[in-house]
Amino acid sequence: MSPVATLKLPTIDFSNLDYEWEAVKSQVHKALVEYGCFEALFDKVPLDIRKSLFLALEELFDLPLQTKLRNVSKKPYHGYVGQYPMIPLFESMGIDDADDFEHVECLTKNLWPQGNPSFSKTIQSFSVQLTELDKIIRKMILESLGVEKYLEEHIDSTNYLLRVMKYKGPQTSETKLGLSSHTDKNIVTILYQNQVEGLEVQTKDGKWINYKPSPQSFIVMIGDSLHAWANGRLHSPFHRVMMTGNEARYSAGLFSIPKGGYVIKAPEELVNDEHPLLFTPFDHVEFLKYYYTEEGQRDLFAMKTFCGV
Ligand SMILES: O=C(O)CCC(=O)C(=O)O
Ligand SMILES: [Fe+2]
Repeated sequence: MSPVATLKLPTIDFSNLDYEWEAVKSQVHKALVEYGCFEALFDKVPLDIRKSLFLALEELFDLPLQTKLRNVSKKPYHGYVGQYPMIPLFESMGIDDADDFEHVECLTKNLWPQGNPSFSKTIQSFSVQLTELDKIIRKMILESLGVEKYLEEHIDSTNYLLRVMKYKGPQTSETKLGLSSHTDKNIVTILYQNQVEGLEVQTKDGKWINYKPSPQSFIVMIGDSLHAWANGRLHSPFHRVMMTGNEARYSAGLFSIPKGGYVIKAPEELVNDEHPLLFTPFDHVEFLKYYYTEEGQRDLFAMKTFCGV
């Protein structure tokens, strides 16, 4: 019997863009059409910031629950999330506009009234560096779809949320659910994590790919909003977190999220007889109102239900 190759996400190296822009762009496009996801080698986030990030996350999640609960947000899933019976290992903190120091400071002061400058600095620097990768990827996507004339509008129509996460080790020999299978609802997600495995990404034909983390790598993933904007040309993959062992998994995700009031509409260049319009134009905030209803939360294809043609 021929050996079955282990499934692996495509790996794309972003360290030489001055010389390799076109080649990297075509790898990005191919990976996003096929998997909606890839592993990015990106060396612009200095190693010391990557290391400080995990120390900052430990310090954050070690705070008493009462303190963490002070991070409330009007937007669902942007504040403290945790203590859910279905996913007891999981907790997360949202930091809106994490690339802006003042915004991060606001949260820091709320959690540590005596101040914690190194926390703010680490979170903000990490986020700023990752917004660069987000912009590079979105530029490559629009160029490869032949719609780069929309780039400025596309970038200006989003904000950045950094969501940081902790998954406790289940402390048993069994594998336990860390985070249920879902597609992201935003534009692009970039994930970074410590050495503890757990992230799984589903292929179009339903197989789960296990991500083996490395300190150099980020995971880039397409969300449903970009899938809709690109009129289905890019895939937005289901993914989940499965936990084993004793060690905690820490991760951070930078999410580019459409601003409220901005209508997401596939450019006319991407709609034709071969590619009929898949989603009617929609406001992301209105979509989230549906997604966060009880019905929406159970709906694996919430975007299709909400505005599918
Ligand atoms: O922790 C991770 O790596 C995945 C988190 C995730 O999928 C999400 O927050 O949407
Ligand atoms: Fe996700």
